Amino acid sequence: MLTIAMPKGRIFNEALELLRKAGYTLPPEFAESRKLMIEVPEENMRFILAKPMDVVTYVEHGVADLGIAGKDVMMEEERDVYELLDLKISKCHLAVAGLPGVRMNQIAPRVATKYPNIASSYFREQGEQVEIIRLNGSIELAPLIGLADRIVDIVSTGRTLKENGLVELEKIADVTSRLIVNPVSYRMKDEAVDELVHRLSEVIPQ
Ligand SMILES: Nc1ncnc2c1ncn2[C@@H]1O[C@H](COP(=O)(O)OP(=O)(O)OP(=O)(O)O)[C@@H](O)[C@H]1O
Ligand SMILES: O=P(O)(O)OC[C@H]1O[C@H](OP(=O)(O)OP(=O)(O)O)[C@H](O)[C@@H]1O
Repeated sequence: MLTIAMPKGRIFNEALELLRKAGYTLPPEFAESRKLMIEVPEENMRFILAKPMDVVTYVEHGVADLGIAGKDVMMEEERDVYELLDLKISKCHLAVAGLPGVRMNQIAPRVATKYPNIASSYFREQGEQVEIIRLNGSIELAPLIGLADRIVDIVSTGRTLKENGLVELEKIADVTSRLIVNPVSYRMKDEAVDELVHRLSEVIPQ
């Protein structure tokens, strides 16, 4: 039996579609259910549904053998898991954004983000010392309300930036979802994991 941790937000439907394309029979009510643990005995699989950052925690602790997580989540925290496949779904990118024509405060520059580690290493590499302000969402508010000079956040369609009068200033990294595995599960359940990897790699979008 393979236990797979899935993020229950945006990635979920695309991941589900990919698994179905790979030939796994997942019940139709899968997407609508409020259940957080779903057994699929016909496929010898069990799914747990969690927040994106928590998916990696479940896999790291071995309570899930595998997981699906955005590269952004993998970059934010170094974790003891292996990345097996780039699933090429949920494409977006991480970027620095701000109000157009507004320079960083020279004395006490502040950057708001949900990704404090990515943001601090990015600005460190740029040779800029900034204060990182950690937020949990609505990051685009921070420059509008004077909390920060810049934000580091996910950009997908660019609509949120545009509708809030912000502009993308620098791209940090491209982001897609990855299949990750617990190192012990990878050793102990190698056949089942290899089969999943093989079947998924046949249907990954180009
Ligand atoms: N527009 C977007 N905004 C945020 N994440 C996106 C976007 N497009 C793709 N992604 C990817 O989706 C992941 C978020 O996954 P998911 O949708 O499961 O969680 P969420 O519920 O939207 O996020 P959270 O719980 O952090 O609010 C990100 O880690 C990123 O890799
Ligand atoms: O470029 P776009 O297509 O507009 O997508 C990017 C926006 O989507 C995400 O926010 P989300 O909807 O997850 O809201 P939250 O950050 O407030 O949780 C992200 O943090 C951006 O705000």
